[in-house]
Amino acid sequence: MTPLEKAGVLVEALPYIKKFYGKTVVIKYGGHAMINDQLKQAVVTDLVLMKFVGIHPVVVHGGGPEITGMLKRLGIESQFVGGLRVTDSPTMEVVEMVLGKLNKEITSLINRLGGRGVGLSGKDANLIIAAKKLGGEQQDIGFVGEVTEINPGLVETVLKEGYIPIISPVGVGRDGESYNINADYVAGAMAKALKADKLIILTDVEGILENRHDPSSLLSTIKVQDIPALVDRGVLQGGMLPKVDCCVEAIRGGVNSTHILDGRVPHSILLEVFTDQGIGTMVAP
Ligand SMILES: Nc1ncnc2c1ncn2[C@@H]1O[C@H](COP(=O)(O)OP(=O)(O)O)[C@@H](O)[C@H]1O
Ligand SMILES: CC(=O)N[C@@H](CCC(=O)OP(=O)(O)O)C(=O)O
Repeated sequence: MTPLEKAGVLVEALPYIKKFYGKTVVIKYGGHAMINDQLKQAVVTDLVLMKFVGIHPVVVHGGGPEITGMLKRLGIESQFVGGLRVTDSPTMEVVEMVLGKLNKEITSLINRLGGRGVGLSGKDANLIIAAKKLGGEQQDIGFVGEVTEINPGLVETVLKEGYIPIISPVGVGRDGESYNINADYVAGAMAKALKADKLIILTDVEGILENRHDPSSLLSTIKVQDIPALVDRGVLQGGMLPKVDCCVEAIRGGVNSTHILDGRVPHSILLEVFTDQGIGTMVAP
């Protein structure tokens, strides 16, 4: 690329920088999108770049595959009910340990790349208040939580001071217990509470596919009112359901745009925020 072409790329980004300057963007970084160090570096570079051009990224991370891996090493088989991990007391201990480690890994990587990352859990300053969630048929699935309240003050302060907050999906109950919450739900609730402009969910598929086995069947936009039919037709299943739910919650809470993107594509966040390329699926009001 010639120097002039390079300048052209920067100029092309200007309308987007102006549009999002000073705005908050919540990014859900899922376990399946954290597949290798090179990709992690690309994601984190995007976050640092956003911050330096005046946009406020907030990261909510998952870690499902890593939790499953550690439980396996400890001889504990994972069980899921409706996509949620059945979480007894020893499992909760492992969940907090693994998420804590991942949280600090992402934080350190941001700091190494010149950003100022601050790792938080939902327990810090009562950021995420949770209540016990029951399984689909009202069964007891242990310390699985649902978000009942977000106290965003700490995150807002940290953002204003120029830091990038990285949040792990562990909530605290009114009973003082720790609760394991699906990270998608935390991202949706956080986007709403922070009045974010955009919610981006990074995952390990191209976006929402009409046929899960055919990457060319990507739906580039789906409307909230079309979702029940997509669920009835069996298009939306498993891990995609909480993502779509969380986009809907965010939209109803005033978030302007929500996107499900392929975290395996390097710099997918930059492509979404700073270009006109319609990558992934936009869930639209
Ligand atoms: N219509 C669909 N299009 C794409 N993926 C789908 C669809 N329905 C269900 N899925 C599943 O959802 C998965 C993403 O959810 P999940 O595994 O929980 O990801 P993450 O760890 O990133 O949160 C995909 O890998 C795919 O198996
Ligand atoms: C209750 C529940 O299932 N919690 C999730 C929390 C981590 C998560 O959501 O990670 P991903 O985004 O990578 O799937 C779990 O234990 O796996």
